[in-house]
Parts: sequence; C-alpha cells; structure tokens
Amino acid sequence: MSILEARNLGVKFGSFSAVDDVSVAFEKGCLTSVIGPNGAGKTTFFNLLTGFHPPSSGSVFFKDEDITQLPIHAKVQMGLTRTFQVLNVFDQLTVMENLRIAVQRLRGNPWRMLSREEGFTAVEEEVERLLEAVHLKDFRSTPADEMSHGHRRQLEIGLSLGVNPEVLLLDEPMSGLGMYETGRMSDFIEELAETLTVVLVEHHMSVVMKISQRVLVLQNGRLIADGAPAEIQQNSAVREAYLGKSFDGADKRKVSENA
Ligand SMILES: Nc1ncnc2c1ncn2[C@@H]1O[C@H](COP(=O)(O)OP(=O)(O)OP(=O)(O)O)[C@@H](O)[C@H]1O
Repeated sequence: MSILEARNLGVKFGSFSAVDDVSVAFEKGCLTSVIGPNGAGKTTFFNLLTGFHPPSSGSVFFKDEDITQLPIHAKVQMGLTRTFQVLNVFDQLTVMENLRIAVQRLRGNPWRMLSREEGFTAVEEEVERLLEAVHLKDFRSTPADEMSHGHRRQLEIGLSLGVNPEVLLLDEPMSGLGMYETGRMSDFIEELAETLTVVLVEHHMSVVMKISQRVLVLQNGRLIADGAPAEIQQNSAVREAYLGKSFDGADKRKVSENA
C-alpha cells in the first residue's frame, strides 16, 4: 500500500528544472533511498514532498489525500516529517530539554499543559520513550554541543520522532560522520524502519545498498532508475550518472573524507 506519493512533481527555478516530472509511490513500511550525483535534485525533492518549497507542477498525496497545498505543520500533524542536511538541535540545551520541547510543541500550549500534573507526567513519559528510542538515555543531562556529531544526529531524529510520524524523511543523516558512527547510524535507521516508513537521501553507497529495500536514482531532476539495490548497481544509466565510478569506489572516497 502506498503511503506517500509524488505525481508528476516538478519545480523550476527560473528556466532551470531542479525536479522534473517525478512520479513515485512510497510503499508503507519500505525503506527507500534516493540517490544521485551532487545537484541531482534530492534535497529539492524532499522539500517538495514535505512542503518546504511549493512545486511548480504536480501533486503530493499522503494516504491518498492531496496534501500539496497544506501548510507544513498540517503535514507534520498528519505524520509526515523530515530531518535536514544541516543539524537542527538546540546546542546549549541538554538532550532531555531538547526532547521535552519537541514533545510540548506537539501537545499544544506547553505552559498550560505543564501547570497540570497529569500533563507534566505525560510529557516526561514521552521524553523517556524518545530517549530510549534514540539510544541516548546515558546522555539525558548532557548539553547537545558536548556530544559527538553522531549522537547529535540521533537527537535530531528524536526531535522528529516527537511528532509521532508515520513517514520519516532523512536528508544525509551520515554526513560528517566517521566510519564507526556511520555504522551505528546505519543500524539505527534500520531499527527505525521496523516501525516507520523511512525515505533516505544518502551518499554512502555501501550503506544505501545494504539497508534499502528500494533505491530511486535522480539525475538532473529526473527519476532515471527505480529498483532493488542489486538492480540499481547493475543499471547502466545509473553507472553513467556516476561517471563510470563504481559505487564502492565512490563510497570509499566519501568514508575516508569523513573519517
Ligand atoms: N532555491 C533555489 N534556487 C535556485 N536553485 C536552486 C534552489 N534550490 C536548489 N537549487 C538548485 O537545484 C539543483 C538541485 O539541488 P539539490 O540541493 O536538490 O541537489 P542534491 O541532489 O540534494 O545535491 P547534494 O547531493 O549536493 O546535496 C542544484 O543545481 C541547486 O543549485
């Protein structure tokens, strides 16, 4: 069953098509990765799906409802959320404080809610659930800026989980991580995909090929391939898009850059 769908989705910046007539239905429960060379349109595609940029053409459906014109917060409330390439956490606040803000934001007026004991307890229970979900219980009192980049990324995902999403779009969650933390993030994303529909933009090809059930390939804003990882690795158009470099070669370069 499709949970999120792009129908003929496109956006132009002047005469330049950053995303060009992309149609794809994301299956519920499937971990799908979106890959493509730099500038292929991956982040712009996420922006169109989540409403951070209005499309020039086409539509977005969530559970068969046309959500193209809905404001971002309405899409989030429906269960569609995302993370960004640039880390978005409150650096000076502890892990718990960051998560508490995310939970309170979801549950309406934080001050009115906290004035009631049962509201306060519900928030704290939810914060505990999130701490557990993102494996940061040991860091509950640590300010975000004192943690490793990988742990900060986990926290950021925790902030997104605070809105109880059904679909989570992750934009380069392994960017800037060393090899060890990349492996840990890969395991974490697989774990998230056991209960959520995850759509991942990522440059680490070995991770993409290992954890994805489906891979979409964008080039110059167009969807040029869609299939299982093994099919994508054999696809000549995809190999051409990556300038003849093997996926492994591209990946090793990226990992060593980040190590
Ligand atoms: N607001 C904008 N105005 C003009 N051009 C834009 C805008 N946003 C993106 N672009 C252009 O659209 C193209 C696609 O950009 P996008 O960031 O989506 O690519 P990407 O595949 O995510 O790249 P990367 O892998 O490097 O993050 C690029 O050429 C970019 O310069």
